[in-house]
Amino acid sequence: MEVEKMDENEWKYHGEGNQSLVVSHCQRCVVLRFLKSPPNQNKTSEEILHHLQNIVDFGKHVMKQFFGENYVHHGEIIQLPLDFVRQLCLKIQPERPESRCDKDMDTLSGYAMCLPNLTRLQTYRFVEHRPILCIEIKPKCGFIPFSSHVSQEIKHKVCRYCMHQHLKVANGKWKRPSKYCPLDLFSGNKQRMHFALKSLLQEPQNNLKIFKNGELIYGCKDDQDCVSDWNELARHLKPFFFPSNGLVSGPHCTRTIVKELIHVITMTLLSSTDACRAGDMKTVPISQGRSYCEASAFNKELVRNGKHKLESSGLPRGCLLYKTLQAQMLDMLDIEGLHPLYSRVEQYLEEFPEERSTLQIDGLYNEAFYEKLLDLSTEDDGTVAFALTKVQQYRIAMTAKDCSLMIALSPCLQDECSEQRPVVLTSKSRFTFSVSVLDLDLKPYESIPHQYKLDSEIVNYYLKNVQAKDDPVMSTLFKENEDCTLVLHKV
Ligand SMILES: O=P(O)(O)O[C@@H]1[C@@H](OP(=O)(O)O)[C@H](OP(=O)(O)O)[C@H](O)[C@H](OP(=O)(O)O)[C@H]1OP(=O)(O)O
Ligand SMILES: Nc1ncnc2c1ncn2[C@@H]1O[C@H](COP(=O)(O)OP(=O)(O)OP(=O)(O)O)[C@@H](O)[C@H]1O
Repeated sequence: MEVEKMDENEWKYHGEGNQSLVVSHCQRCVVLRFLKSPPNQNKTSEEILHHLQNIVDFGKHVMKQFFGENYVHHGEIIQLPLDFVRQLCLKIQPERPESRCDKDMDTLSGYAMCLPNLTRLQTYRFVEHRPILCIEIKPKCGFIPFSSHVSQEIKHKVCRYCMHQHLKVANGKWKRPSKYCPLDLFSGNKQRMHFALKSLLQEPQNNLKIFKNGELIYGCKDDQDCVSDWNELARHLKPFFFPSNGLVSGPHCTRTIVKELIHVITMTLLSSTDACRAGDMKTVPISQGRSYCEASAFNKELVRNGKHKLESSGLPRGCLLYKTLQAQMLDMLDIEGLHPLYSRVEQYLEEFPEERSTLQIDGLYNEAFYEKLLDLSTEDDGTVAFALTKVQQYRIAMTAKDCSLMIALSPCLQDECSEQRPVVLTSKSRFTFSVSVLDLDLKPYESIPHQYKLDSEIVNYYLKNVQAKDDPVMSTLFKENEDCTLVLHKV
């Protein structure tokens, strides 16, 4: 990219999260990713550069090992003319959702990350401008904690996502709870996966987005502005799934197209298209812990129908969901077991602050950092080294619990499909596809106390407001606890 000739008119607003803002090039398949920060808390250019360097190094040296070379696009740092960045920021400001405007895009350093545009990534090398469909899923945590440090029994039964939904609705983040449960998606069982994906399509929240030729056609632009019109979605998807237009319109057509879409997503998520170094490293047997969540609507439906055995077919070892889950499961102790170890590291750092860089708390995220993560022992020998390893593994797990999976699909004819490219078939069409993972920025060390607090807020809210209502005994117990006025009688 010729940075001297950058023109803001060639770029447009693409999307943003809590930490970064993304713009895409109008013609080429690249995006620029800028860091964001709260107003008046601007970092120096050196700090931004260091942060971005850490993100790139972490992707390159650590996450590629966990996920595989082809799934991770670590990108590169680019230095842009400040004038271009300022003009770009002004240009895109009206496009930004209000709920994200509590932070500003960094316009002072001139540094950004340059990445392939995964919503337009051509899966078929020889033909350009082929229509392309991209599905982005933020699956969240796909397992129930198995750690003995967990203090509340409910955490062994109901997954964090399902519990958190209630708090989010109560806080006004979302209007309605979603029926999506990550344990269904990560089950490897096609029926459960279909249910999970259908639930995501019904209530996408910030867990599902669909792009057509790089444009968002389905999902939430803003917390309050969610597009979930299946007829409109089907209209967009019809040329992909029924290219010869052989399907009549109407609700039946919509349902058929959505079913085909769900089928394609399931097949691509279960496909194994890449090997990785950590492939042999089995963090935790998936059989450990419960493989279903009691709050899952799918599970409740089964119980209602008198069936009590929920199928979990297991994930194929090479697929992206499996790799994501393995990385998530580096959280072996749960935040409750991790927090005291964090305090141990903190205490050590208070005594020896100069050790912070040797301990690689804020980088360098190199090969040595990765090697230290491979020690999976949970036997605490009381050392700072043990505590630090668990803290770093927990940070990786948190990162994997918050990443997004991108599935890019482009239609191909039978004789066009090359053997090197994976293909997925539907009833009337075929697609070459690629899967990748994004937002692999390592979660900061400093966020651990917040995680600890949030965990107890989520669980306490659920116990008090949801489980207590389902369970009359619990309900009475909570009522008694709430009304515990002590009345003193004269004796
Ligand atoms: O804590 P969670 O599970 O609510 O996850 C946060 C996400 O909320 P979600 O529940 O997915 O809507 C949250 O997503 P939104 O900003 O709500 O879209 C962020 O991804 C946040 O990451 P960071 O701390 O900004 O790096 C995420 O925080 P981390 O916990 O990953 O740090
Ligand atoms: N390489 C890419 N290609 C296409 N789209 C991208 C790319 N990187 C990010 N995006 C889009 O921009 C959005 C925001 O990016 P990202 O998830 O990295 O932000 P974030 O602020 O780090 O997120 P979070 O809120 O989870 O911390 C993504 O949800 C995705 O839709």
